Amino acid sequence: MEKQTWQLVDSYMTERLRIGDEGLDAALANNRQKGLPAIDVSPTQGKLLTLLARMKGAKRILEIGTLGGYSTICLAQGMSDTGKIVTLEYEPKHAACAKENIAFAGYADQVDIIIGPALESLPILHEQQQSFDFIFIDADKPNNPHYVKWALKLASPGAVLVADNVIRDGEVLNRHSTDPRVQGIRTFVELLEQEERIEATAIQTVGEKGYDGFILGIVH
Ligand SMILES: C[S@@+](CC[C@H](N)C(=O)[O-])C[C@H]1O[C@@H](n2cnc3c(N)ncnc32)[C@H](O)[C@@H]1O
Ligand SMILES: [Mg+2]
Repeated sequence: MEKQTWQLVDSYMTERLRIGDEGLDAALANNRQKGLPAIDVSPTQGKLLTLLARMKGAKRILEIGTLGGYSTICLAQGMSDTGKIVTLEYEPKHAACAKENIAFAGYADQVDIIIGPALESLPILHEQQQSFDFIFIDADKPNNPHYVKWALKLASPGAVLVADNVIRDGEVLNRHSTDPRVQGIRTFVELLEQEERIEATAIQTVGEKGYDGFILGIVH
């Protein structure tokens, strides 16, 4: 199939801006080889995560939805040298692949992968009084309303919040959608509307992964 202009532009910018490196390329190759779905963030979006983590000076990052660790590595590249990431993943096969990729990229000592449903892991992090200055939500979208509630409990003041895949080809507008992912995002956005502690925006994107977008916010 012929590539869309925005896919070609993504490739052009990825190349010209020198986005990606050996660790990230190897992660994608290993993911494909092990049959993981190609639903990682794109290289340009991943670089945005790196830059946001660096701008924040992030020291403790929580990621919900690891897959093969592509976005985890992007976040690790932006966090402070002594920073730590806790990343939550339901599928043991994904977590095992992520473990390999994260080690190859050089971040084994700075990343903890917790295997299991995120809604079981998040209360444990809270019981342990862990807190995070950067939270990236990118797992099962129907649970986003729960994830934002946990994010509020686990965020340190001024924490950055990023939630991926909130536009879904514009389906987010469809109040009658029968897709539970769309309804999860709609409820999530309604919670943000009511939640004064979160100051947020939504950025629509086109690129390698089509038409989608993300929410970017700060937890006050
Ligand atoms: C979109 S992928 C994550 C992509 C990754 N953040 C990246 O950009 O490289 C979503 C991941 O969330 C995991 N997942 C789905 N439901 C989950 C749950 N309830 N708890 C934890 N992880 C879950 C899936 O197995 C999948 O690996
Ligand atoms: Mg995503």
